[in-house]
Amino acid sequence: MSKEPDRIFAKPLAQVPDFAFNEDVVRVFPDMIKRSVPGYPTIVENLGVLAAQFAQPNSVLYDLGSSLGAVTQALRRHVRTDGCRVIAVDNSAAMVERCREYLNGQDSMFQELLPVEVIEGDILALDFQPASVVALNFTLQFIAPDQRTALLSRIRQSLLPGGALILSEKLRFNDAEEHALLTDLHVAFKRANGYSELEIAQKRSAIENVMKPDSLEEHRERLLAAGFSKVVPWFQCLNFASLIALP
Ligand SMILES: Nc1ncnc2c1ncn2[C@@H]1O[C@H](C[S@+](CC[C@H]([NH3+])C(=O)[O-])CC(=O)[O-])[C@@H](O)[C@H]1O
Ligand SMILES: O=C(O)C(=O)Cc1ccccc1
Repeated sequence: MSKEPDRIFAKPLAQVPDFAFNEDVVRVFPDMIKRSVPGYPTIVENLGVLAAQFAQPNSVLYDLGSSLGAVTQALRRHVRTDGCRVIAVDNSAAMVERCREYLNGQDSMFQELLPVEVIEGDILALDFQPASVVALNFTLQFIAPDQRTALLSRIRQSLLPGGALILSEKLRFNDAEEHALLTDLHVAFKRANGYSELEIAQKRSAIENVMKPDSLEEHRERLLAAGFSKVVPWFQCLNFASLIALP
């Protein structure tokens, strides 16, 4: 993985453009996500462990909004179920190109990995195949809020018995005090990871129009409305959480 440090918001910008998953972001993405998302390495590694429990023979494991394929690589490290294959999907051409290179690297280092296909496309337009594991690792928050239920319903329809959706998201909190506290602690996390006040402020304004977090209660209600039977949070670090949703 690229070791290039994230300095995207280090210099003062006259106008901060909306955040986009372009070439510049792709180059620094592994550093950016590790220093910005508390618990990210733990979530990714354990997503593989969880997936191994839900994988069903001869089914698809989806990594939706795969970025550089960190989740896909974890799925391939942990899942050994017969006849499974991974489909990774992202609509950023720059992400997909680099993701394919990293997966070729994984293939050259390990044998007997699950086959993988990387699709450049919109997950809202995807024709889902019967799936046992669907990972949405910090992707739903970038989907327009009014499209979220329909996407989750289509995922629910494609899930096989015994399978699961694993959904990781930044959270907002209905209680104003809880929201303020966890937001401040997230800022402290970023500061401790070497981001300046300017970087933190400019990144906040870059993502505010493109990334719309929901509360845990909203996630639970929407997942139940989409036809899931059970929602089980398995991880939270500050204002970032991951849920298991069962069909
Ligand atoms: N409609 C869409 N269709 C396809 N992809 C999309 C869409 N909208 C956004 N994306 C893609 O979703 C990804 C979100 S990042 C996921 C991290 C990864 N899962 C990881 O575990 O490393 C989260 C973050 O950066 O906070 C980006 O690569 C977008 O191009
Ligand atoms: O940086 C943040 O404040 C975030 O909420 C997480 C994030 C991580 C990577 C890209 C966009 C948002």
